[in-house]
Amino acid sequence: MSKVYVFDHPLIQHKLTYIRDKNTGTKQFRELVEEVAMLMAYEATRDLPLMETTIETPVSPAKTKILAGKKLGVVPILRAGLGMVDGILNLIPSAKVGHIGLYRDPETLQPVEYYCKLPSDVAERDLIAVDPMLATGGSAAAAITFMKQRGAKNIKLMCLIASPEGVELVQREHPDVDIYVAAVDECLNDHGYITPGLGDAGDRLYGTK
Ligand SMILES: O=P(O)(O)OC[C@H]1O[C@H](OP(=O)(O)OP(=O)(O)O)[C@H](O)[C@@H]1O
Ligand SMILES: O=c1cc[nH]c(=O)[nH]1
Ligand SMILES: [Mg+2]
Repeated sequence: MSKVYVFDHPLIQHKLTYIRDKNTGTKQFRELVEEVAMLMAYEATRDLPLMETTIETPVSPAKTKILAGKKLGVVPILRAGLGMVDGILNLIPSAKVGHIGLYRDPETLQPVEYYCKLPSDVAERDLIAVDPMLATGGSAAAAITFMKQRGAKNIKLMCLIASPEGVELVQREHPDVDIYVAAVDECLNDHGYITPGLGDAGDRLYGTK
């Protein structure tokens, strides 16, 4: 069974409050999503391997550590996942970026695929799939399946807000994928929206409603 990490860092929780607030406008919403994604990436990369190196400080030689060079990738689920990418790349500029286009059919709530482009060496990379919202879990589960079908082996899922149902579905379909979130909310409403949630993440990021 995969693990679920809920990041309770005060900066993440503080910023998430303003992300949720309906009075937060598009510009600030976008900035905050990017900032929280960066803070979450900091926490989610704790297990990156290090290796020893020796450098010269101005004073003396120093045995110290650098990243062991694991290849990384970030895979946003379009559209809303795009809002998290730049924050993560601020911390990990060498990561490659793949894209998976999915939208949730508003009637059936089923994910519909329209695009998939991943790095050619996807099998060698540790990948973080990103989407602000894990609601029914259908979109994230389908995106992870696409990634695996194209050779991905090591995948984490990072979302701002999850529902209990979404966590359960991803854990059931992908027990090898750990889930990183800033909050697990109470439930889904009749339209499949996370409650209390933050509304429609894509519309709030891009001002389309
Ligand atoms: O867990 P689920 O029930 O599948 O719902 C979550 C999905 O819904 C939203 O995307 P949406 O379909 O609104 O597409 P958009 O990002 O283009 O707005 C969200 O960004 C997730 O991808
Ligand atoms: O609460 C939700 C559910 C799906 N998609 C969103 O953007 N928000
Ligand atoms: Mg949307």
